[in-house]
Amino acid sequence: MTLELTNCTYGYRRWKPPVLRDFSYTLPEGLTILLGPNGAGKSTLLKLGASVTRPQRGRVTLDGSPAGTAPYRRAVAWMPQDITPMPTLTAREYVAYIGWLKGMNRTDAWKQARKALVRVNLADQVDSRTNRLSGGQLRRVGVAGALVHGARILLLDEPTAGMDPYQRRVFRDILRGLTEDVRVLLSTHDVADLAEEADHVTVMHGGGVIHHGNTGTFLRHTPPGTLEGRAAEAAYTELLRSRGVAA
Ligand SMILES: Nc1ncnc2c1ncn2[C@@H]1O[C@H](COP(=O)(O)OP(=O)(O)OP(=O)(O)O)[C@@H](O)[C@H]1O
Repeated sequence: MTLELTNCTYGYRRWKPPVLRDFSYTLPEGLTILLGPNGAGKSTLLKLGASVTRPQRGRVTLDGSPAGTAPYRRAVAWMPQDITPMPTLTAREYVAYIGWLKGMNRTDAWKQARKALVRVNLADQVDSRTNRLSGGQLRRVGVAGALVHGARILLLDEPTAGMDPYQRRVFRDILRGLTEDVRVLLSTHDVADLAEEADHVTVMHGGGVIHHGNTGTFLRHTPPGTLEGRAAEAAYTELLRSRGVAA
């Protein structure tokens, strides 16, 4: 399934220049990590792709069908940067609610919610109220929400922020366990953490894409003499430097 933004322009305030102007992007197969300094426009791209917000100009489509339709919403999952706990809901109720909003019937949503929570290693927290969970646990509930309705496209906004190293490993295993036909676009500031897993890397700055290619091409920006394990970070810093951007 191909998610495409074509000539999209989007601004939050009418009196300010748009964040994305005439922006086009096609999500490749596999896992793509989305990098860029604060304010580059990563979350805005993800929100447009998720059809949470609409471009003022341009088109967002999935295999040519416009964003916002029920099949589109069912096929595309979005995990926002800020997961707000709902004090009255348990983790399972929260995830089932997302499934229901995405068009699942109540029985399926309830069943799949448990399975999704088990996948993110929260089997022991399914009945915990969301306001009692730690920040990292809450983000895993958010990931479960993205997995619950069997989406083919996952748009994840900083899913590993606030996770401890063990949780991040669990998360990486989840990514590895996704079936081949699921495409993932994942924004992160943990450059080192995910680069090895990624098939592609997109780097944004100032509302535009300054690099897009497979992970090998990205890593070619690593300066000689870089310490082992630091290649991705060094490649990212070098790429920004070469484009005149202060990291
Ligand atoms: N709700 C909003 N209202 C007004 N301006 C916004 C809003 N959200 C984002 N912006 C502005 O849009 C621009 C792009 O923001 P965006 O959140 O897409 O960047 P980002 O790359 O995801 O940044 P970060 O890494 O800090 O999450 C920034 O200048 C930001 O201030």
